Amino acid sequence: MSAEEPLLSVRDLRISFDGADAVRGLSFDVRAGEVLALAGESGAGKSLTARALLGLVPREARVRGTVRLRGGTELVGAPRRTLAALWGRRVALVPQDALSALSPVHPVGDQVAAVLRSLHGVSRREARDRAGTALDRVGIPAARRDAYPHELSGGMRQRAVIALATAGDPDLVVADEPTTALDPDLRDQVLSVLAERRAATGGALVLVTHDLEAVRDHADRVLVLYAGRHAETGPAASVLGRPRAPYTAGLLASLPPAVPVPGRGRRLPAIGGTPPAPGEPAAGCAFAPRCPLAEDRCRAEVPAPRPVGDPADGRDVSCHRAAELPHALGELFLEAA
Ligand SMILES: Nc1ncnc2c1ncn2[C@@H]1O[C@H](COP(=O)(O)OP(=O)(O)OP(=O)(O)O)[C@@H](O)[C@H]1O
Repeated sequence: MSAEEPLLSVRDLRISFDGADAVRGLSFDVRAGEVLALAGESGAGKSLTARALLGLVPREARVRGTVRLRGGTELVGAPRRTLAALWGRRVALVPQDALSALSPVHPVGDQVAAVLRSLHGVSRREARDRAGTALDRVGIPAARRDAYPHELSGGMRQRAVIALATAGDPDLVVADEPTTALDPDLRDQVLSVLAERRAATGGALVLVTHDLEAVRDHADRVLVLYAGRHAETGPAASVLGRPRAPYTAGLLASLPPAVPVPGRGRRLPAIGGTPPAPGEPAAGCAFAPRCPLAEDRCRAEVPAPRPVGDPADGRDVSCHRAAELPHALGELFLEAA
């Protein structure tokens, strides 16, 4: 096992329902110690991809390709027993809806203690002490340990779920839109708690989000998905600072400006059209019908991810025209809006 071996490698991942591909051949690595964001519009395949990293795809899904954990464990097609031994220990989920992850009839402290007992086989007393520490670390004070989930605020509940997910020090935490139900102040706090726990355990965090502000503030790298395919990957700051895929540029142009731009009034530029439905046959680039820069080749050939810019930056873009795109890509969408 080399020191550079990724924590998790995904190769040609395809997830389909009734023969319709929702995830259409994704390959990427998750590196130890990083926060990787999966971003893109609703329906892009973010949640399915993220859950495949835990072996948690819907029963009716057909999954092909490989999802391999460092050390060689393959998650695609793994028996439930194998997966159950990994959950909580090597991989863990923080779902969108904290209430669905917590039992309504047990105090949160007891729930964390139960997880610790099952993962580490420690005594009741030790589990209780360690649960206290785990809750403390996510900002739940001792006085609230005996609270039931319904007695906690939304932000506190999501913190309790983070304590549960990270109690076994997993290598990888997948957080699937963990802050959608929270107001903006709490969103930032919860994402900071996740990032702190990641830093403390040295593991990786995969953050599913449609919120590009959250990507900018909390992710090291971002993988932008479109219609179940790779659109762009790279360091979050450079992808969001200078997108190289027209789709990423369009997504960014759809954000309201932080500071009002004179002459643009209240216009909220958006990418025209809608993404293709799963299984909709897409000859060529799936974004071509919505892309102001599309040419014949884009409608005929699926673009493969290719490196752009300084190789040290690790930017990959799936666009036939990546090398010749104008600098201010976002302006194309502002003009079209
Ligand atoms: N159990 C299922 N049966 C059929 N289709 C499904 C199922 N789960 C997901 N899909 C389809 O797969 C596509 C990708 O879904 P996914 O939930 O991964 O999208 P997403 O990018 O996370 O979007 P959102 O932000 O809305 O959650 C969607 O078009 C969805 O309808």
